[in-house]
Amino acid sequence: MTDQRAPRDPHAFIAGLPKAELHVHHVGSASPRIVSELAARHPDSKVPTDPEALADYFTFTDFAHFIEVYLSVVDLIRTPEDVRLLTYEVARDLARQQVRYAELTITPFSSTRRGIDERAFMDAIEDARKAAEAEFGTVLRWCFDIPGEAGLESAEETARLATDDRLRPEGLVSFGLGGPEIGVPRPQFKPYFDRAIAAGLHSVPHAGETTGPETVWDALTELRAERIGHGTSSAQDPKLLAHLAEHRIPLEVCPTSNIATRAVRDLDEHPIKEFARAGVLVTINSDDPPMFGTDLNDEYAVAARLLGLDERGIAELAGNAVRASFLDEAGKARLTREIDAYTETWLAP
Ligand SMILES: O=C(O)c1cccc(C(=O)CC[C@H]2O[C@@H](n3cnc4c(=O)[nH]cnc43)[C@H](O)[C@@H]2O)c1
Ligand SMILES: [Zn+2]
Repeated sequence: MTDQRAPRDPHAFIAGLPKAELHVHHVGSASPRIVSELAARHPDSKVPTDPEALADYFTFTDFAHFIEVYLSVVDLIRTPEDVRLLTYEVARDLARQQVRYAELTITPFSSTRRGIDERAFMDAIEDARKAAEAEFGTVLRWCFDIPGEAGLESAEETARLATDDRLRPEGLVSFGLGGPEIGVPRPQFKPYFDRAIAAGLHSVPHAGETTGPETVWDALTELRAERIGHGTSSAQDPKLLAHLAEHRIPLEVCPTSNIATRAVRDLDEHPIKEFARAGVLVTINSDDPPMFGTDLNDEYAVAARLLGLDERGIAELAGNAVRASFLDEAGKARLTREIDAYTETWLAP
């Protein structure tokens, strides 16, 4: 995947490339327009309504500061209609970037504990999912994540919402774990992941974003992770890299996020090259795009630069996301054909 001749400007190719997004947060995808609109509706909030002030507000000193700001935006989502609007608008933004399939990480606990009725919450996301697929052609699926720092109460609530047949939404495919890692050991969440896995959900915890490779090992052995959110510190452990490569455990790499939260000092120090060199299946993702001043297309351009990829290499990255997704086999084949056809047409003389 490395050492190819990079196209001079890959942006135009990337902009039209059909893509899958596997690591993007629901509230973290609220565009400045949506955030401003919600902030204006709820003037008691400290979130600025002016998009320029918002850019300053979305400048983070460290990961803890990022979570503090993130939760102030969560506080703006107060009604099922807010939830529906946000979900639908996120799908519109994804469709504009030619994202055909996205697994959106949602934290239902943060909404239900703030008083949104659980049935109404599920109906709102499902209604938006169906409308987005019909109107934009983008297929959405859900990952429900535990906000780890909120404790085992949040794990219990998330597992209940994800596994109760009367509540569990049709679009739910996976179970995750987010929030800070420091002081939040992964093994304590094993019983909740066991329940989710027994109910047919895939395991996709964040790990190794702000802590060392031992957290990634815990995610693999205790939480039976099938993909790793970030996994940045895996690069510090050659045995772990070999394990990820051998067992085809993909990493959901989000380069700009890692800079914005100060998990990595500089893009040129990002370990994505080590991942690719070790044969790990790398997928490119945007995490919380408006908060980090990026989008999925920009993340592909960053990855192309760091890995020195030409158009075929970039298309291979897009193919990795399809392979690592929880789409069914027919859906994977269809999207892979679309990526290949687009690339061949682009490169045709
Ligand atoms: O909702 C609450 O009341 C609450 C109470 C205590 C702690 C929390 C959280 O820690 C929520 C974290 C929130 O952050 C989301 N997120 C977005 N991007 C990332 C990321 O790059 N790494 C980890 N977490 C991230 C996550 O999905 C949670 O919703 C909440
Ligand atoms: Zn994330």
